[in-house]
Amino acid sequence: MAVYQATASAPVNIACIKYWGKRDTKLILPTNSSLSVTLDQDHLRSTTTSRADSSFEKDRLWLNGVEEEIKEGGRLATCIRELKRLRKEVEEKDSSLPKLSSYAVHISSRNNFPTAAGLASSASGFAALVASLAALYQLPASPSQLSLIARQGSGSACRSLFGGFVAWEMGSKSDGSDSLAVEIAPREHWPDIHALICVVSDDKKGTSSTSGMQRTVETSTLLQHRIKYVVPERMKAISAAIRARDFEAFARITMQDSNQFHAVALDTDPPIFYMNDVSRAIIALIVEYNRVSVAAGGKLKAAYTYDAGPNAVIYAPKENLKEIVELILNYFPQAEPFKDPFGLFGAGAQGKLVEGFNAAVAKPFGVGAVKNLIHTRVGDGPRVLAPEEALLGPDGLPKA
Ligand SMILES: Nc1ncnc2c1ncn2[C@@H]1O[C@H](COP(=O)(O)OP(=O)(O)OP(=O)(O)O)[C@@H](O)[C@H]1O
Ligand SMILES: C[C@@](O)(CCOP(=O)(O)OP(=O)(O)O)CC(=O)O
Repeated sequence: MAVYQATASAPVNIACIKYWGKRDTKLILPTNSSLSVTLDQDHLRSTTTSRADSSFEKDRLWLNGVEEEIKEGGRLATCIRELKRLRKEVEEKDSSLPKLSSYAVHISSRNNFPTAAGLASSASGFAALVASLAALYQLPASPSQLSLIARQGSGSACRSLFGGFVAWEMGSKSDGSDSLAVEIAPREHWPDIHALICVVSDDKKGTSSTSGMQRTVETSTLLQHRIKYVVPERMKAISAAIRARDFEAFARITMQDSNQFHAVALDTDPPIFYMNDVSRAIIALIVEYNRVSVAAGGKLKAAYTYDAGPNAVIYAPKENLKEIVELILNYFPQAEPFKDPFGLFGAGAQGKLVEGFNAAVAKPFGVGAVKNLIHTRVGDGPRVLAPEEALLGPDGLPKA
C-alpha cells in the first residue's frame, strides 16, 4: 500500500513593520501592510508531517505530541479545507492521480521552542502546516499562493512562506485574493543581518494578538492615523533600505514602528501593555549603545523590536553581535552559559560595556530577568524534509 506523507519545516518571522488590526476577522485581512525578517530555522522552527489515508476517519492534529481539536470553521479547519480544494483542482485535471483530497489527514507538528510565548509559534506553525500539506498534495502553487492560505491560519504566518525580507501586502479586495506575502529580498541579499532574541518571559501571555488587535481596531483613534499616514510611507522606506542594505535607515524605521505598535496598544481602551520593566531597560541599553556610536561619528548599530509580549528581538549587522551580547550580559546575568552558535566567544561570554557607555541608563537585573538569549540570523523559507524526519509513525500516530 502506498503511503502518502510529507514533512516540512518552516521558520519564525519577526516584523519590523507590525501587523496590528484586521478589516476582516474571518478571512484575516489586515488594516495595514507589514514587513518582516525571516529567522534561521536551523535555530527556531516548526516541523510538520501530514499524511493522507483512506482508512483515516477524520482530520486530526497533534501539536508537540498532544492532540488539538480541529474546530469546525476554525483556523486549522480552514487551512486544511483550502489545501484539499487546491488538491481537488489538480486531481480534476489529471484523473490518474490518487484522490487524496477525499481522504482525511493526520498531522503531527513540533516546535523546537516554547509555543504561544510571543516567539511567533503561530507563524512558523501555520507556515509548516501549509508547506507540509502542499508537499503531500504536490500542489503546483507558489509561496505567494500558499501564503493566502497560511494567512487564514494566523496573519503573520503568511510571511513565513518566504525566507529573507518579506512584505505582506494588505490588498484591497474583499475576498482577500490580493492579501499575500511577497519577497522583498532573499536572505542571500543581506545575510549579514543577525538577531538576538532576549526571552524575557516564556509564560503564556495575557492578551492574545488576536483579541488585542481587535480591541485596538474598535477603540484606538491613533491606529487610524497609523494606518492612513504612517505605515504606507514606512513600507516604502524600509523596502528601499533593505534593497540598499542601509542598516541605519532599517534600524530607525524598525524601532519607530515597534514604538508605534506599543503606542496603539496603549491607546486601546482598556489599555494593553505588552512590554515590562525588563523590555524597557533593553530599549534604554540599545538607545545608549547607538548614542555612543553616533557621538563618535558612527551610525546606528542595533535595532530593537517587540511583538505582543515582553521579549526583545535585537537586529544588528553580524559584526556588532559580540558587543551586543556583552552589553545584555552586563545587565542580565544568565543561569546558563551563552550558547554561541557563531563562535563569537572563544573562552565564554562575559558582560562588558563599550567605551563611553553611560552605565546608569539602566539598573542591573538578577538572574532570570532575561531567561534565555538566542543568537540567530536571517534565514530561508520552508523546507521539505526527507522521509526519515517524519513525525508520524507507521500507524499514522505521532512518534513518541
Ligand atoms: N507547530 C504548530 N502547528 C500548528 N499550529 C500551531 C503550531 N504552533 C503554534 N500553533 C498555534 O498557534 C498558537 C499560538 O499562537 P499565539 O499567537 O498565541 O502565540 P505566538 O505565535 O507564540 O505569539 P505571537 O504570534 O503573538 O508572536 C497555538 O496555540 C496553536 O494553536
Ligand atoms: C505583534 C505581531 O506579532 C502580531 C501578530 O499577530 P498574529 O499573526 O499572531 O495574529 P492573528 O492573525 O490574529 O493570528 C506583529 C506582526 O507579526 O506583524
